[in-house]
This record gives sequence, C-alpha cells and structure tokens, in this order.
Amino acid sequence: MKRLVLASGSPRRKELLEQMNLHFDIIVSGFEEHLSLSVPPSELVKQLAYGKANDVYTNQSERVVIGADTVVTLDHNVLGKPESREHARQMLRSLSGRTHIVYSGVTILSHDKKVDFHEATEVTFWELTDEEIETYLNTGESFDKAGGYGIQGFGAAFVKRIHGDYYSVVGLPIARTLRELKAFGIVPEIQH
Ligand SMILES: Cc1cn([C@H]2C[C@H](O)[C@@H](COP(=O)(O)OP(=O)(O)OP(=O)(O)O)O2)c(=O)[nH]c1=O
Repeated sequence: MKRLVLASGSPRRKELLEQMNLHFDIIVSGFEEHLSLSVPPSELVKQLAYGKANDVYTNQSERVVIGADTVVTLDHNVLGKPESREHARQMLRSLSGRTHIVYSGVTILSHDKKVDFHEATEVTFWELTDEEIETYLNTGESFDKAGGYGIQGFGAAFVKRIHGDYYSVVGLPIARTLRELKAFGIVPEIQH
C-alpha cells in the first residue's frame, strides 16, 4: 500500500483528509511562495501546489504526496494571506459587497505519475460595515487565510452567495482530490 503524505501545515487540509478516513503523514514543505508569478491564478495555484508537493517528495517510490494552494482574486488582483491587521482590513473592505473568486490548486505526485488541477469558486459578500470588519479582525481569524477571512469560521457571516465547491474555499477541493487519488491506489477506509 502506498503511503499518503500531505505536504501542508494547514489544519483545514488535514481535517478534510481525516474527515474522509484517509490515513496519511504530514510533512510541511519549506517551499517559498511568491504570488507575483505572472501567470493566471488558475496556473499560479497549481504551480505553488506543485512547489510544495515537490519539495516534500523525495523520490521514495512508496510515497504519494499532495500539495495545495489557495488564493483569492478580485478584479485580477491576487490576494494571499494578510501581512498585518491593516492589510487584512484593506482586503475585507475591498471584498465588501462584491464577488471574488477563490482558486485552489492541487498537485498529487508519485514516482511515476503527476496530476494537477484547480477549482474556482465564486463567493459574494454582503456589504460590510467598518464595525463588522473591526469586530472580525479582533477574532484573529484573518491572519493565516487567503483574502483575510475564513468561510468555515466567523467569516461565514459575510457570505451572501457561493457558487462552486465550498471545500475548495476552505483550502482543499476534497471530492475532486479523492477522485484523483484513486488513480494512485489511494482510497479511504470505509468503516462498516
Ligand atoms: C478563503 C479562505 C482561505 N482559507 C485558507 C486555506 C489555506 O490554508 C489558506 C491559504 O494559504 P495557503 O498558502 O494555500 O496554505 P497554508 O499556508 O495554510 O498551508 P500550506 O502552504 O502549508 O499548505 O487560507 C480558509 O481556511 N478559509 C477561507 O475561507
């Protein structure tokens, strides 16, 4: 049986794989993310996902490695994780009352195969007041998340509409990932 490795420090990605009853190890990659690559966001997230997976993959033939990356785009600007409270505030103000796209890219690597894909999900926010934004910033939830919000947390209060895979917004399009993992011989253990 191949050994699945998640090349991610994201607690959300870990929880989603656990939710599906997959057994895996975690090795966090030291790959440096640069959001400035001049490629479309759908390519960018795949390139960053590949960078993370490839950093952890060490040519061990029994390993299947998953890397993933998530960004938010608004008017062709790419928003990663906020670097400060002010940066998070600016991001949330720019997302207020608008529709943005969340891109998640995934790479799965083994010694003889590489699969990569992305999902794009449209998220529309209600108009946010300054007070709502400040209250949200106080939760501290913004700081490790692309676009400065977490749809799975208090950020749920901002979401008017979503079109696409919810789990991709959280960081890992889990259904598509499971489907692709099958080709690597990785299937969840179903408990009877
Ligand atoms: C938009 C949004 C993003 N996010 C998260 C998913 C990702 O973890 C994070 C984007 O950062 P990433 O660089 O994709 O991932 P990461 O740094 O958390 O983990 P690693 O690089 O080790 O794999 O934003 C949410 O949790 N909820 C949301 O609603």
